[in-house]
Amino acid sequence: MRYGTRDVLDGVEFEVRRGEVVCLLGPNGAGKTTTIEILEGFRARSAGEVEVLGTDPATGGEDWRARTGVVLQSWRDHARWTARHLLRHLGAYYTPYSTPARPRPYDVDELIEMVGLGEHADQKVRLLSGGQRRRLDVAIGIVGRPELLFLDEPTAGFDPHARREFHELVLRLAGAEETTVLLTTHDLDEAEKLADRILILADGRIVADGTTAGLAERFAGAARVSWRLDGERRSVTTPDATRFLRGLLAEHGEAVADLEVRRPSLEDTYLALVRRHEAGASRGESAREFGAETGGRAPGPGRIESGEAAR
Ligand SMILES: Nc1ncnc2c1ncn2[C@@H]1O[C@H](COP(=O)(O)OP(=O)(O)OP(=O)(O)O)[C@@H](O)[C@H]1O
Repeated sequence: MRYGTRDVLDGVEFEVRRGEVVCLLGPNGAGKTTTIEILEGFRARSAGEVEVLGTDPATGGEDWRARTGVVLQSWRDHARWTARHLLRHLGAYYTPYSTPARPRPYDVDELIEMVGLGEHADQKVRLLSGGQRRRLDVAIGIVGRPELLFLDEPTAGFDPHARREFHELVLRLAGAEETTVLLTTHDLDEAEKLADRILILADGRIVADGTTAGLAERFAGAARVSWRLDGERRSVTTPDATRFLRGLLAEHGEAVADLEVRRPSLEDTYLALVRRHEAGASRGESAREFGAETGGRAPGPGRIESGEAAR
């Protein structure tokens, strides 16, 4: 993807399966929003091939759009409407696209409860707090019961309680509703909680693609084991914690106390990877040399499978 004379995405290839929650991570300016906007059909790409629910987003019609839901980084509109009126109004757009398997739109009362807007549903949108407004954004994104939901930093401004509720909502959408979710976030705990798969974008390239555990094993490596023995705190870093523990307990048995095994978190993995990428970039190496499972360079941002193709 080129803005003017500058390539900001180059060699981005990935696929997303139906019902998967995929999290796109990367430093500021890496190209996450650009990628998502191309997939949403909101931004014309300068090159490459993209397929979303079986259609090229650049040419997707209203029926295609009705199958997707979008939560952008910020909405600043509809200030004089109440949340309930707005959802009812926007929901009506989806009625012609209702199917027995996917009744559209959501019942507005049910939706308001789902996103935790109950008490505020009859307030004017301009009077909502930042977090309440974000809940409304999420409700707008899912009112048409999308098969595929794009979430661009959805929990920015959420308090911890709202964040937890939102995570439960995403897992419910992905589980019971088989909604495919592609989200960007800078909150690595959030990514760890939600994502079936993580994609890490750096300098416009996918530098890692895998599960949290898979990436940790490949990029962050060892686990840290700590314990207390004869009143003294000890710790080691080991690539095989199970084997180490067997040996430790065989040797010291019940004398071992306060045992803890800490696997690398997604934050450890992410930082290790971005550091390696930056070190490599300064030596002029490409992202592929870090072993990202990206399946070779391709000219486009990706493909999101339709229900049919996903089976
Ligand atoms: N409309 C535009 N015109 C020119 N350059 C742009 C435009 N939009 C984004 N860029 C540039 O493209 C690069 C990728 O931006 P993008 O917003 O996709 O990154 P991001 O990963 O979403 O960043 P953040 O985490 O800060 O939201 C940045 O260097 C940005 O300056």
